[in-house]
Amino acid sequence: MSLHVRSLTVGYGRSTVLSDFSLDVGPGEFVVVAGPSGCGKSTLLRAVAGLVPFAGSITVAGQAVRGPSRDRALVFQDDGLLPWRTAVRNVELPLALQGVPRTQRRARALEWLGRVGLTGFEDYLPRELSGGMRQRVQLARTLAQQPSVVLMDEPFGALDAQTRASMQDLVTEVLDGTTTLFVTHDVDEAVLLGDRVVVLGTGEVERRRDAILAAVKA
Ligand SMILES: Nc1ncnc2c1ncn2[C@@H]1O[C@H](COP(=O)(O)OP(=O)(O)OP(=O)(O)O)[C@@H](O)[C@H]1O
Repeated sequence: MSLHVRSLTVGYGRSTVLSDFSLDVGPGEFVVVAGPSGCGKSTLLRAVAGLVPFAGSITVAGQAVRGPSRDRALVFQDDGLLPWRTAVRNVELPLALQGVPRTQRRARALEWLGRVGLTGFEDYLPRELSGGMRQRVQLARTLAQQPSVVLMDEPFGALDAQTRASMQDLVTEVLDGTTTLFVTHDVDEAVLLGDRVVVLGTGEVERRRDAILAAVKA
C-alpha cells in the first residue's frame, strides 16, 4: 500500500518539530528515515501512526489518517510483550481482539513464529527468551495482523551487534514487499536496509553512506 505525507507540520506546544514535510512511499517500498537526534524522526512515525495531532495530510492506501489504526503497526525498541503470556499467546492477542476465530489465530500465530525463526519456542514466556528473540516475537505479532504499513522506531537499538545483524537479515526477508518506514540513528543500518534513505532535517534523499553520514552529523 502506498503512503503519502503532504505538507506535514507537527509541533509540541509552541515548538515546531516538523514543518511542511512531504514524503511518498510506494507500495512495498522500504524507506529508512535517518537524521540527527531530535530532528523529529519519532514524531514523523507517531504522526503516521495517528498518535499525534498534525497539520497537512497523511494517506495510506488512499485513506486519510485521522487516528490510530491496526492498519499502521508501530514497532518500538521495547518489545511490549505481556510477560504472563507465552510467545504464541502474545502473537494471538491482537488477532483475538480483531475477532479472528481461535483455530485460525493459532494457526496464523504459529506460522509467523515459524517465519521469524522461533519454531520450538512457542510456549516460552518472554522472560525465558533473549532480547533478540523477544524482538522476533514482536515482529511476528505485528506481521500476523497484516498491516498495510509497518512503522519501526529504532527497533534494534538495544540489541548487541550480532543479534542486531541477524534481526536486520530477518527484517529484509520478512518485510520484503511490505510498505515500511524505519527510523534509525545508525547510518550503516540505514544504507543496508533502505530501498531509499530520507535524511530528516535536510530534505535530502540519499543512498551514499558518506553523504548520509555528513548529513546526520551536521
Ligand atoms: N511529547 C513531547 N512533548 C514535547 N516535546 C517533545 C515530545 N516528544 C518529542 N518532543 C521534542 O520534539 C523534538 C523531536 O523529537 P523526536 O523524538 O521526534 O526526535 P528524533 O529525531 O526521533 O530524536 P532521537 O533520534 O533522539 O530519538 C525533540 O526536540 C523533542 O524534545
